[in-house]
Amino acid sequence: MKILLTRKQTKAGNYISEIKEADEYTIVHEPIASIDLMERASRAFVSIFIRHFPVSYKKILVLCGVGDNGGDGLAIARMLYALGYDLEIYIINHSTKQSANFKKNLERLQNKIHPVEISEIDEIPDFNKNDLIIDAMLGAGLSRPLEGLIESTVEKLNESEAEIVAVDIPTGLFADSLNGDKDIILKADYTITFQTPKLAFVLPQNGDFVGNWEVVSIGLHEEFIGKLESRYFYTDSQIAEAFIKPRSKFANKGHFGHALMMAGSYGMIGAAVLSTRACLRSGVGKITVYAPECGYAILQTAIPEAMCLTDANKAFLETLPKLDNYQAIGIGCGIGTAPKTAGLIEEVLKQVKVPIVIDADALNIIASDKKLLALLPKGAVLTPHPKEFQRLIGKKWENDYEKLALLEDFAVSHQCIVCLKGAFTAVALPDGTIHFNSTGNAGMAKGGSGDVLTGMILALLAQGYKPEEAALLGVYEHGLAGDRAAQLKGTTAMIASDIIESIRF
Ligand SMILES: NC(=O)C1=CN([C@@H]2O[C@H](COP(=O)(O)OP(=O)(O)OC[C@H]3O[C@@H](n4cnc5c(N)ncnc54)[C@H](O)[C@@H]3O)[C@@H](O)[C@H]2O)[C@@H](O)CC1
Ligand SMILES: Nc1ncnc2c1ncn2[C@@H]1O[C@H](COP(=O)(O)OP(=O)(O)O)[C@@H](O)[C@H]1O
Ligand SMILES: [K+]
Repeated sequence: MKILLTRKQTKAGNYISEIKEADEYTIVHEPIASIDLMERASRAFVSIFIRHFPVSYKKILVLCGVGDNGGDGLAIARMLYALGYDLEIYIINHSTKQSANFKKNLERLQNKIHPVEISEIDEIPDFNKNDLIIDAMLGAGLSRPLEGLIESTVEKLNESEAEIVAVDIPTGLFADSLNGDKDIILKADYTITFQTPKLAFVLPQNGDFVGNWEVVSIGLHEEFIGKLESRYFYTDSQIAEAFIKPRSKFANKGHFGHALMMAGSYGMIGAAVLSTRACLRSGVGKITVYAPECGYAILQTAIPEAMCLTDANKAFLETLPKLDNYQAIGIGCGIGTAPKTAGLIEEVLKQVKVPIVIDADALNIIASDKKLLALLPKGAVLTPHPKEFQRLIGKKWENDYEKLALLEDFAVSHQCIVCLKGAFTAVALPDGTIHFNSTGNAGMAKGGSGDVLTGMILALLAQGYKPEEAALLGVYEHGLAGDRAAQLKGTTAMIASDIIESIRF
């Protein structure tokens, strides 16, 4: 799914809103009246809302601005009222200019519900724990930080214990550009957003404002959206599943590649076990794990399906094995950063002729000797967590938008694929596009989860998936396996081995 922007810089240097353009195109070409599109959007919001909040749940306060986000609020209130919800509407008069759709929806209330108008700060009601707030004050039209009446309302809401559901975007949050440090932004518990995820929603710095979020389609013109030149994408099930290649009935193990996993050191053989097992669970034909001598008995016992080759060194990897017989190579999980291991990494980078996935200490070794960066093979898949990525680029970012710019730069200049791990792992491709992952959960924030990802991507590379596909599909299936593991065990109890046992594709 494409991530449409509200503030996109054109080649001429001015800014346009892709969302507004898609709205306008849909209105003209579907065709549909603007007010009917708003009705459709509001109905879509309600269809999701009623699944989460039953009629008798809490008293609802619908807070409306006077633009189209407020118009949505009025339409949503009318629909929920008709379904029997107990609600009140408050109109926050932040401007004297009411939008046409807002006015029309005010008329449509037909005296059934009488909104309370708020024009002064001391008229803002008190909010308490038993209130469920629907935030329809400002949405995609936000053009400056909050001030005055709306700012005070949001401050009061943030101090309250009321539960908050935002319509489209939490009031005060810029959809895809940086807020100031001192900006007041509504802290929503839940956001139901229209048509496209907003870039702000996938950035960790905004987690407190957006809460859990869900996208609901409002039927904007698909063909128009298809033609937009996007830089940001969201990997949903439709995109990921389209990559999966079925296994043919007469297939044999030779069709699915032989992978080499170079992993482990004394005290970290577990990383080799996890990554190798995850590779086996992701469809590879054969795997050889190359580990220091101390790993031999452990690996042969823990993973009878894998072949094991050992380095003469007992504690860490030192000597380059023959790389000829493999269709893909994985390197880095638990290898440590001993100088001799660093020498081995340099040799691998010089000699590798097949797709490669590089993780953990292999990335730390590259980061500590920047001349190795020039040896990165084109199309290599790198899987750093944020600290590892900071080491690679040799600097920290001020905010998540700067982080995205650095990520894009790195992938383009080295022509490689970087999976920057975290919630909504960002996969940057050599063409400069960034693809945010839709699966996964905080139960995966535990040692070993990253090793599982490396094994999964290695398996896909060995099977002949293009590096871009292996990265996008591997990250997606890894998160999905994590979500299944969380259902079985809970996010607190689940561990990396549970993720492996939940891989299913
Ligand atoms: N046909 C459409 O265009 C559709 C629009 N929809 C809704 O329309 C919303 C966007 O509506 P609008 O463009 O009217 O914008 P908003 O309703 O977000 O904002 C209204 C106006 O407030 C003013 N404003 C901006 N920043 C402010 C601030 N900090 N303090 C006070 N006032 C401020 C601006 O003049 C802005 O146009 C979306 O978020 C969505 O909820 C949906 O109904 C889908 C269809
Ligand atoms: N809050 C989260 N939500 C979703 N996925 C997460 C979250 N935290 C971590 N993960 C995932 O778990 C994995 C952790 O990897 P990493 O930090 O390398 O761990 P390790 O090195 O211990 O294996 C990554 O794939 C990351 O995307
Ligand atoms: K809102």
